[in-house]
Amino acid sequence: MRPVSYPLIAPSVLAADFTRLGEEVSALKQAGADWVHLDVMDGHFVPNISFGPAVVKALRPCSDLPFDVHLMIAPVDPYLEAFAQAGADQILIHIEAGPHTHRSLQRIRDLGAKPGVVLCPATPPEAISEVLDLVDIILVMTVNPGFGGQKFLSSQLPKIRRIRDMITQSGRDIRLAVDGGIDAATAPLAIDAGADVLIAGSAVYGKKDYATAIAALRTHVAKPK
Ligand SMILES: O=C(CO)[C@@H](O)[C@H](O)COP(=O)(O)O
Ligand SMILES: [Fe+2]
Repeated sequence: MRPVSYPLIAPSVLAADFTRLGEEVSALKQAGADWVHLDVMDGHFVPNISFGPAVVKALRPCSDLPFDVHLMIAPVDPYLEAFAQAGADQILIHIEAGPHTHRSLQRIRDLGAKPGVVLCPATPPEAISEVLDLVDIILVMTVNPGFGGQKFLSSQLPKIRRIRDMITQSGRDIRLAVDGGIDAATAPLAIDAGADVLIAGSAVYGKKDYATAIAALRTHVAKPK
């Protein structure tokens, strides 16, 4: 087992070659990835459609890395069990997806997966203050969700710093992940703001060599506060 070293890198398969998705997922562990990020989109909560639990289930045997399932869907409750049974290790739901986030996060943990909460760029950090005790992961979107290959929103950096402080005050071991427009140039900004997990689609799958691409995201060491 590789020792844990931060930041963790979670390539998003949304940017992978969909004609070879199994191979693309299998390649990640050897390339040094820590998680597999699976972007589920319903064409309702976000203006794009990607894949559902059947694809997650089909990919499960392709890697023993944690499957980090990002649900950009609403409502979430009807699908939680299907994604847990498909092999999701972590299920991340948007705080904006509905009024019952608190109950949905409890349900995710009851299903045996790690619960995570996600914030869109327009959502203030305080929106998640009442669920900090229920989550293992907080994901800050640094693009508007729905598509890969977008530009990093540096406006989210103060929010990342604020959420890092909220996590510190909570005393809980919560991963702080960022998602969208993460590459070798923006990764240091996110890390210095307090992120310890980097989700990257085009910065990994858009490159020829995945190991080199992943290593390029890891070079920066967070500046002391
Ligand atoms: O959830 C999303 C998009 O909604 C992300 O996970 C993207 O898939 C990341 O892609 P890049 O911005 O890294 O290309
Ligand atoms: Fe994502």
